[in-house]
Amino acid sequence: MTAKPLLNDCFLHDKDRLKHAEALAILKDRLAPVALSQTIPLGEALGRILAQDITAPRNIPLADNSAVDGYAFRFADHDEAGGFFRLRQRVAAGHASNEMLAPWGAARIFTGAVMPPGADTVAMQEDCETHRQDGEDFVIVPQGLKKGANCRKAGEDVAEGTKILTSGHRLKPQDLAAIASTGLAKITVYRKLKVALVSTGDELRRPGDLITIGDVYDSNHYLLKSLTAGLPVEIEDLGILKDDAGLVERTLAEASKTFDIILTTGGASRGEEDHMQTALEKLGQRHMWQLAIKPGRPMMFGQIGNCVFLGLPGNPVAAMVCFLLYGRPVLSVLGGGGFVEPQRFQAPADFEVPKKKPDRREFYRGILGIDENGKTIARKFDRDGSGLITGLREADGLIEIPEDATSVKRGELVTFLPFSGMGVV
Ligand SMILES: Nc1nc2c(c(=O)[nH]1)N[C@H]1C(S)=C(S)[C@@H](COP(=O)(O)OP(=O)(O)OC[C@H]3O[C@@H](n4cnc5c(N)ncnc54)[C@H](O)[C@@H]3O)O[C@H]1N2
Ligand code: MOO
Repeated sequence: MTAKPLLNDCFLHDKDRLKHAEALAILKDRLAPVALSQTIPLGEALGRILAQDITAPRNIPLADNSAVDGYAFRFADHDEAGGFFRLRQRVAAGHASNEMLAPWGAARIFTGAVMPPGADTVAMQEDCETHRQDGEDFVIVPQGLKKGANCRKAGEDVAEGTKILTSGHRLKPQDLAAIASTGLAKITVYRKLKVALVSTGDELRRPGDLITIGDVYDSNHYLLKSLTAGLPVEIEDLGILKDDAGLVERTLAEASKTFDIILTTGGASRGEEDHMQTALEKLGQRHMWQLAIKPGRPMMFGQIGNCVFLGLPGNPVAAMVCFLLYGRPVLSVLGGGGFVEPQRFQAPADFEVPKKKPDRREFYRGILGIDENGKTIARKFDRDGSGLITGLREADGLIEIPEDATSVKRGELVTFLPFSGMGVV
């Protein structure tokens, strides 16, 4: 009798698993936007992905205007007038003056008001003295101002014809401000992706339900729903799937007809109760599974018809790490936004890892600190278990240790991926 091949993946060497960079390359290669575009009011566009370029149709600001409350004058007059100007006009914001400034004349002006013709410089009111003589008002402007001081030039924010945003850009609050400043009330964006969210496992219960020994509350649903909250997606909760091959297959087949993407957690590994990969192989194509990373080894990506399938591991730490590294860019590409990479910076390690397995990339939960010299340092959450939500909660981001490293020494520079740079707020 020949021995059955071992299913336990611990016997597969990391050398034989797909590397992180290879996994990213597969995702980049196989994915394209699926979302069509729609026109919506600007006020509803936060977080949406632009499906048009935005070009300024006119100068912003439209005209030269004052940056302060004060007095506008012609710079060339200052020395001749000895800083002594006749007050000739009053210009408030929203009430432009067409009247040419008389020689040695000044205009009372307020912040944002258009410079009267002929004026090129503004003195702040706090620096000036006013004076009334023979029924006429004068202002005394001190020396030392440069020509053009306190005057904001037309187009200095954006010149007419400048492209300020490009199709594929995800809109931040300040982008909406910039689009509003061009006068556009409606814009074209990609429609939201339809995402099915599925938790799997006989042991799972929803918060509020009673539990008994062996049960686990479904944290991943809340984790993923929140991680996708700011993204342009419509999440539908398909609930908890029992570990039943037929049920898993039927649910995925049905969901693939209406959703752009099915996002699952759990059942991704090789146990007999892990049905995701068999269902995926039966219904569609698996493009990757089993990565040389920790946590997140059983991460799975494929498609069922035109529906993308992303199978995240069940352990909450692995689910979050895999979502941030792979799920977020996948959603971005499908939604028209291009492949988003995490922000990275280097910081000295305030920890030691005497021995790390080679051939796999590891992602520790990282906590930022400040050393005695005021420099940023990276600390590692001291326990590695993939079920420890505490580590995710305490962390500011992930520390990325490359495949070829076999240890981490204190003081060595390590790569830090802040959660804030991966959309976690
Ligand atoms: N023989 C092997 N065993 C395991 C392997 C392996 O390669 N060979 N991989 C391990 C790794 S690494 C991970 S990660 C886990 C992931 O496996 P699954 O995706 O199949 O996840 P489950 O077995 O369903 O669950 C794992 C763990 O996570 C808990 N869980 C699941 N879903 C949730 C949820 N929604 N909320 C909270 N917690 C959840 C579940 O109860 C289990 O404790 O497999 C290792 N085993
Ligand atoms: O790598 Mo699994 O993803 O650690 O627990």
